[in-house]
Amino acid sequence: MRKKIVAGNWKCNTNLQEGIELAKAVDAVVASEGADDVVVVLGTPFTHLTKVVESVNTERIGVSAQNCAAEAKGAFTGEVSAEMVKSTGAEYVILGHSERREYYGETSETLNKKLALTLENGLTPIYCCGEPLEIREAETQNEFVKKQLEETIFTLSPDDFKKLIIAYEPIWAIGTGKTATSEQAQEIHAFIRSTIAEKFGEEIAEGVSILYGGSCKPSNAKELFANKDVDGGLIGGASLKAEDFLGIINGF
Ligand SMILES: O=C(CO)COP(=O)(O)O
Repeated sequence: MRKKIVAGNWKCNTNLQEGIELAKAVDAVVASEGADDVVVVLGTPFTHLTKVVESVNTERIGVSAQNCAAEAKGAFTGEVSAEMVKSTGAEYVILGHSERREYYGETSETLNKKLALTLENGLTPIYCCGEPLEIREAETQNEFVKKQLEETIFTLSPDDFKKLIIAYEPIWAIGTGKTATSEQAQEIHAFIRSTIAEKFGEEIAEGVSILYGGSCKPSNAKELFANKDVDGGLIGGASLKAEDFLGIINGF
């Protein structure tokens, strides 16, 4: 059975105090009402990691960074390494988010360095892929996403690949209120899984959780998660309110 996962990506939101409050609120609602079989992850700013780890029951809730450095250590002012992330008690790193690819020039090459360092440090990458609007309109999203995968996570060994979580996030659905339809999500998730099967075999493809991200909220989570190849969500805006986030966690 594949893991069901709901991960929040707080992006550049909340100061430290607000972040601690939010983490505690999520911890409380998940403890009392959250479905037991759903893995819950909070993707917080770097500055919050240690405190969020302290503020939640880490047996129940995992903590994630939203990025890490492409280098292990050294003279890279302002960078935060995978080892530093690991030392906070966080267990996951979101990598290759479209906002990092688009606004910070993240290439497949830098992403591959980050993937390697994340895995070397025993962290779980939450690897993001997904197409922009013009690609969806041209109906070439499958080719686009396949290329993203081939340039990055398909270069990993099968053993490393098995450790990944994948998040499919169509850029046109992120923060826009425009969600992919349930059919669109299922179609591309099934495509991603079949592409993985071609590369790594059926067993590995069946084992990897593929999350959907992009304007996922309590009102549409159920329909999205009902699909056979949608194993949960990577949630932006709706992860900033504990009740909304809970509604998504309980959307299976
Ligand atoms: O980018 C996302 C999660 O990583 C999705 O963001 P929204 O849920 O705000 O659309």
